[in-house]
Amino acid sequence: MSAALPVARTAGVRSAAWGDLRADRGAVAGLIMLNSLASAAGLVGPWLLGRIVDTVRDGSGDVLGTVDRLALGVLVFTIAQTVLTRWALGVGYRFGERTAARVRERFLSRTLALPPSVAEHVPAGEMIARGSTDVSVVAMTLRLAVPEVVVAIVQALFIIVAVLVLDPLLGLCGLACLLGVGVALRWYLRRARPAYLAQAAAGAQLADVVTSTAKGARTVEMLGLERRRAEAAEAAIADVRAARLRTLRLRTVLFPSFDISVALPPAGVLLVGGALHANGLVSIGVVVTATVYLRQLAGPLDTLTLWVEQLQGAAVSYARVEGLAKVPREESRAAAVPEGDRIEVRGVHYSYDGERDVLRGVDLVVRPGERLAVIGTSGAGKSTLARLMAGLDRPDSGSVTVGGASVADLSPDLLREHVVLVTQEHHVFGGTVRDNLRLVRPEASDEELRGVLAAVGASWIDDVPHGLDAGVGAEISLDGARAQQVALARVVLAGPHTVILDEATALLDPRTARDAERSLAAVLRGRTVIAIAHRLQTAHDADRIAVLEAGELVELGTHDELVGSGGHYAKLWRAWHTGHDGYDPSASRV
Ligand SMILES: Nc1ncnc2c1ncn2[C@@H]1O[C@H](COP(=O)(O)OP(=O)(O)OP(=O)(O)O)[C@@H](O)[C@H]1O
Repeated sequence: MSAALPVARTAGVRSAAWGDLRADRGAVAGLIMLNSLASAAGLVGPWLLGRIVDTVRDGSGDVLGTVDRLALGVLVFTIAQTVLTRWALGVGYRFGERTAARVRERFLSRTLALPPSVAEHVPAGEMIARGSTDVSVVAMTLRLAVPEVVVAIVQALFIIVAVLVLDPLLGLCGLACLLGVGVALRWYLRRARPAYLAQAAAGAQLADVVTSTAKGARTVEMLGLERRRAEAAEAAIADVRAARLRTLRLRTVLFPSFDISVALPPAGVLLVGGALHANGLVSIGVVVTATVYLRQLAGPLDTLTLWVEQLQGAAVSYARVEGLAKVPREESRAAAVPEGDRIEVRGVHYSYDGERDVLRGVDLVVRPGERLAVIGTSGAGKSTLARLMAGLDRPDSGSVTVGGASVADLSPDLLREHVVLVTQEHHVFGGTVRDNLRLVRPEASDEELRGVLAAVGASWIDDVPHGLDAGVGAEISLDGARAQQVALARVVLAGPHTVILDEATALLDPRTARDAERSLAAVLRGRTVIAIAHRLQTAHDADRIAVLEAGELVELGTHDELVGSGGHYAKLWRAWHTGHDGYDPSASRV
């Protein structure tokens, strides 16, 4: 089942943003202080201008000298405002860069900590979209928008307070004319969050369709699915287009309303100020100052309009990035501690899509030290059962325990000591051979590492120039067989009492498979082995055989017992002997 990742709610976004601000409080304080100084300096110019107008109008005393001094003051404070604003922006940009890095690191560590059961069911496009588009949008906003928006907000606040202090009546008149801005913004903000969320989800869906088509290109080609995949991509593109048009429509209403609204306050103040001056209630200088202040307000308000769209998109991206915090972490699974080696599967039901059970009431006890083969037709649920027994997924109902503790509740370290699933996927990570082995036991000595490599027949390590220090990729290539040996050496190093094999050697060519099986035999010695058997010989050689059919355990016993009982297994066995079964007859030992 593919499950969408959670998105943080508004409260979660607010608290994460608060955390980011607190983490860099020095810069935040500096940002606010410098902006306040810049804004205060910006207010002095218009006030001096008003004084110039009043001085000229009075016409008494040294008019020219006073106007020169006042004009010099305008120049000095304008320069001071420019310098302080630039300085504040610099502090803001650095704050933005640091915070963006913090958001990126947080996203990465949360992604790495996703439980396998979640990570494997998340659509690839969703992870790609969050890790690339969303993180970039947040980083870009923090870097560019946040500093400018902070500057704009502080400037706007200073201007509003200054107009009110200058003349409360004119100030109130100016603010009343600003109501239009508030109405336009409110209209926009109410609709923006769902619209931008839908836009981000449509983008992720498109990325998912494209990625899965590219990943499964061979299958698409083999089954002639090109047209269907192209149609799916076109449908996803149409959804993206519709979602983008919706947000574009919102902007086409917001921007003109905003432009008209910011032009109203200076006009209103000029009209009302003119009437008040005519009645001798305010000086002409005060009217000029108030008008210039409100005209200045257009600057910060323009900046806010320009960025409000970016901020909306970024808030949604931030909510998607922070949504990862809502996925339960691996650490929360650390409660259970097994007492013993016995694996018990009791009344297990499991469904991928929440509708169809692919395992239906499976009961099975694996005795310590035994070799159990699980067989069944394709789709019977063998791999699903293997994943549940390895603790990678949790049953919907029933239980899977090792030594009495729920396997899915073991911490990753504890789980590795008890049960390990070996499949045909052998991940090799960047770094050295040593790094790759120590993933399961960081404190393992070089002697131990050489010992486990020798145990799986990886003698090539002695011929590699830097041995355990060889860099994977750069100095040594770990191809299929070597990658598998490294993976198996990791299993030996982890030292689990139970190994579950699911197609561990199925995709290797016959010669490599023979070597791999020799390595595997060394790994399995002395352990409980549960093998998803794709070859009947594997089942024959096991201590017991479990037969799954359509998600149910229909038979359990030794080879002889099952052949004697004349059931499913007996039919398969006879069919194989006459050469008509669906199993691959090439032998593999469990
Ligand atoms: N990730 C998944 N999402 C949805 N359905 C799945 C997923 N993995 C398996 N299934 C379905 O669950 C059922 C059991 O699959 P499972 O892989 O466990 O069977 P299997 O017996 O191992 O088959 P095979 O031998 O072909 O690997 C099948 O119908 C399969 O299509």
